[in-house]
Amino acid sequence: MDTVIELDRLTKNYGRRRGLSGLTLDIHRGEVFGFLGPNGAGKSTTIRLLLDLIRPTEGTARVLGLDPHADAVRLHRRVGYLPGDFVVPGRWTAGECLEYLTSLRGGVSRARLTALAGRLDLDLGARIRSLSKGNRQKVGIVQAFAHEPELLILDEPTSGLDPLVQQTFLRMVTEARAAGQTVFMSSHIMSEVERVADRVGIIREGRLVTLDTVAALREHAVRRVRLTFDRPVPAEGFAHLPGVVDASTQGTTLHCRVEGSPDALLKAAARHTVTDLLSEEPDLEELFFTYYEGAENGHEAGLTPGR
Ligand SMILES: Nc1ncnc2c1ncn2[C@@H]1O[C@H](COP(=O)(O)OP(=O)(O)OP(=O)(O)O)[C@@H](O)[C@H]1O
Repeated sequence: MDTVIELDRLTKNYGRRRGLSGLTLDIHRGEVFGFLGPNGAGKSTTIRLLLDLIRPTEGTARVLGLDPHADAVRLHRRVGYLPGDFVVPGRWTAGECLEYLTSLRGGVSRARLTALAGRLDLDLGARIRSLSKGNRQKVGIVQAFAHEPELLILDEPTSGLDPLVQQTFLRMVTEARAAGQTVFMSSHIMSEVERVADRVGIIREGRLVTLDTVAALREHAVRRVRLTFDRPVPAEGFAHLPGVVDASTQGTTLHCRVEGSPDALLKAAARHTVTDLLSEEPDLEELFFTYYEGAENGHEAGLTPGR
């Protein structure tokens, strides 16, 4: 498998403050990788290290087979980067700004810029200083995507975007993957990442706490299930089944949560007459919060090996 980003025990300390601790991670060509974590977890630190905007205290990073420090110019030409704090001069129009930024990477056609701006509903004639935060973010997105880079590194790309534009952005990410581009995007919102990402890494306090495919995370996530029977059933018959948590009954209805396979629950339910069944989508957000809570309770969540 072709590795586009290769991190080996990458570490960054800011004086005595820890930014990132021993991150080892491979990102494969053509995947969308969602890098999730709460505020201050180390997402931006990682991204800045990838592009040599800051230097590691220890460990190494290789991006597109290049050393981010020694090959910075070559690397930046091949990457589309959206910084978390995208800032451009306020007196420029969005169009002038985009022409300048894309010219640094060899330039793109005006038609390409117009098409991307149109998709995101961005007025290229508007001065940057007159734009809202969300509209400025669109400028950042256009400049990252414009030259169809083989690798997109996007730091909190949906920050400030309204829900409709968020949808458009997520479609752009899916299209980029279909075109063979690799996307590394950070976020603190699981629901948006799970819709586009192949794999997700969750980082907390500078450490990677889980790394897995979205499909596998979904398999292990908790889903709420409601089963209705033709007559009341005892909750005890379900409470101790593998994967079943918080089983309770209300009249003829059983409510519970299921972690992983619902097989044991279904087999137990089949001993009765089932009149209705509701199984909600597994809630990855809930899974994400267990890692957040892990931080608050001061214990480590288990690291699932990547695949
Ligand atoms: N220049 C700096 N000097 C000192 N400490 C820093 C610096 N940059 C980041 N840090 C610290 O490093 C840790 C990781 O910060 P980082 O910005 O990488 O987190 P993040 O996951 O991107 O958070 P957010 O979602 O808030 O942007 C934080 O504790 C932060 O305070």
